[in-house]
Amino acid sequence: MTPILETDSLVCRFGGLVATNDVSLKLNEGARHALIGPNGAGKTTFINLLTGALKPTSGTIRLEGVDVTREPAHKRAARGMSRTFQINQLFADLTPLETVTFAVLERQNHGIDPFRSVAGHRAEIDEAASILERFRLGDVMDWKTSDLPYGKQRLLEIAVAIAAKPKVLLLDEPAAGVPEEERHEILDMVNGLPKSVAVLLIEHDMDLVFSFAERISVLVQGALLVEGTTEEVANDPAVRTAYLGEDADE
Ligand SMILES: Nc1ncnc2c1ncn2[C@@H]1O[C@H](COP(=O)(O)OP(=O)(O)OP(=O)(O)O)[C@@H](O)[C@H]1O
Repeated sequence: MTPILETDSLVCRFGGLVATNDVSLKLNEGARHALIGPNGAGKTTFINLLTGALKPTSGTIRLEGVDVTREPAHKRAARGMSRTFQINQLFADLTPLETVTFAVLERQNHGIDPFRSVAGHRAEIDEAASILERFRLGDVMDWKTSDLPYGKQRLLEIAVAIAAKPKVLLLDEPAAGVPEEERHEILDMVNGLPKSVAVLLIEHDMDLVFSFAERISVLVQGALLVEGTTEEVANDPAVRTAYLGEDADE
């Protein structure tokens, strides 16, 4: 089976620092894969290389077998690579319904202008509303986004990414900064993401990692230390020393 996403010997240097060191990783269709590692291990850099936000020093990235290493971010997004992003100031003034409707329109290649109303796009508004219902945001879909509790803002980020109907979804710490009592909602949503989407999750919360992932890759100082099933990784002595040990000390 061709992996949906694959990197081959990916390297990213920032001056003398090797932030990504020869990383070869495969994601199969519908994968539930977590990327873990200590602070500064290079997890976000790796995601930025995948999306095209950063250019690698060397190595290859293939999406559905196609070499996208030199493609700009928007082309990779159009091919089905999606990531969550922080709600910016512009979206903060919109409602969740408007925001997700824009995401649906963007997927359909409609030019979007956030200063114009989405009214008139009935089918897209209905689709956005049903996505928001699925993410338990139906009752707040007409609120101003900046008035939502932070946990719901983070759920909205995932809903926006899903509106693009991605083949690959990259989640960079989806529950970070969310108060304990709201975290379980995010956890439920991450666990309930459609099986048609391969998910690569970066996460420090081991409860979330182990409840979600089928496979785990452990990154340490830019390089892959271990890759395996949750059980293999949990029992690996090198992982316990390099990562879980550190986690326990925090
Ligand atoms: N644009 C940049 N220029 C220079 N160095 C960078 C840049 N981006 C990241 N780094 C460095 O690369 C290394 C990896 O950083 P990265 O943010 O990818 O790690 P991370 O595993 O995501 O960390 P965390 O878990 O703390 O978010 C760090 O040493 C960081 O300081």
